[in-house]
Amino acid sequence: MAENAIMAEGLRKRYGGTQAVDGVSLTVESGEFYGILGPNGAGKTTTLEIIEGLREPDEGEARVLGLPSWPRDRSLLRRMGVQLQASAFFEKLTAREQIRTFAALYGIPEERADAMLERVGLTEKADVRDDKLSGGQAQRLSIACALVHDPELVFLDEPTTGLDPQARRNLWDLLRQINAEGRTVVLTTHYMDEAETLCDRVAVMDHGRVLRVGPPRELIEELGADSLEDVFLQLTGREYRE
Ligand SMILES: Nc1ncnc2c1ncn2[C@@H]1O[C@H](COP(=O)(O)OP(=O)(O)OP(=O)(O)O)[C@@H](O)[C@H]1O
Repeated sequence: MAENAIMAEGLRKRYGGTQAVDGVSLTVESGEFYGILGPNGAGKTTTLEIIEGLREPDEGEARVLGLPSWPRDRSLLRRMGVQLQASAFFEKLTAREQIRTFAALYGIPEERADAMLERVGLTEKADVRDDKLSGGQAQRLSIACALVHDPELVFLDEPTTGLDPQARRNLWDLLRQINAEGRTVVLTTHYMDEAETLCDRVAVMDHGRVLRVGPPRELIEELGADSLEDVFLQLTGREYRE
């Protein structure tokens, strides 16, 4: 049986009067492409942040690559990549400077940073400042920054939100390649077609809870639904929002 990349048990997190995460348990196998789906405010980001070791849960425990997420274990930082939103770039740097800065944080040589820029098809844009990149280019740069230290496990929070269909498809190809290289990929998304084509398994969340987990095709069959979008609607009682 495959070893687990992630194991979360009974996670809870409350912000004031909001129970953002309300007893989440899930496992992600090594090498799996795993999706967390849910409407706005379902608790996806908070769940990811707890697993990534960025937030302490009120209750429960998460283990990543066999180690506890909290308190933060520095040895884990090298082994996982977290895609930051484009707004989290260092200010006023070109694409090349941006990725070289991330690489330097991990002691990775500049040549490898440049090679990663090439890998995501941004060599021609290397001298362009990040705020002058298109949405798709900025997303590719943020993924490249998350991959520059060659992590085993990659977290992507809504990587294709706001992109046009062509840019989304290009990014899907990149994400497939990353996974095909043996990396475990965990992503959150609002797009059901994205989850259906990319993910081995998805967890559907709402109100801080996991409602159902399974391969998209099995969930569709189990619920007698037409599509994952229909599964989502049946489970959450609402349309997904983009
Ligand atoms: N730092 C915070 N302080 C207070 N409330 C928060 C904080 N972060 C999240 N929340 C609240 O917790 C709930 C879950 O938020 P979370 O961002 O985890 O959901 P999400 O599923 O990722 O939503 P979205 O798809 O909109 O990003 C929401 O009601 C949100 O308003």
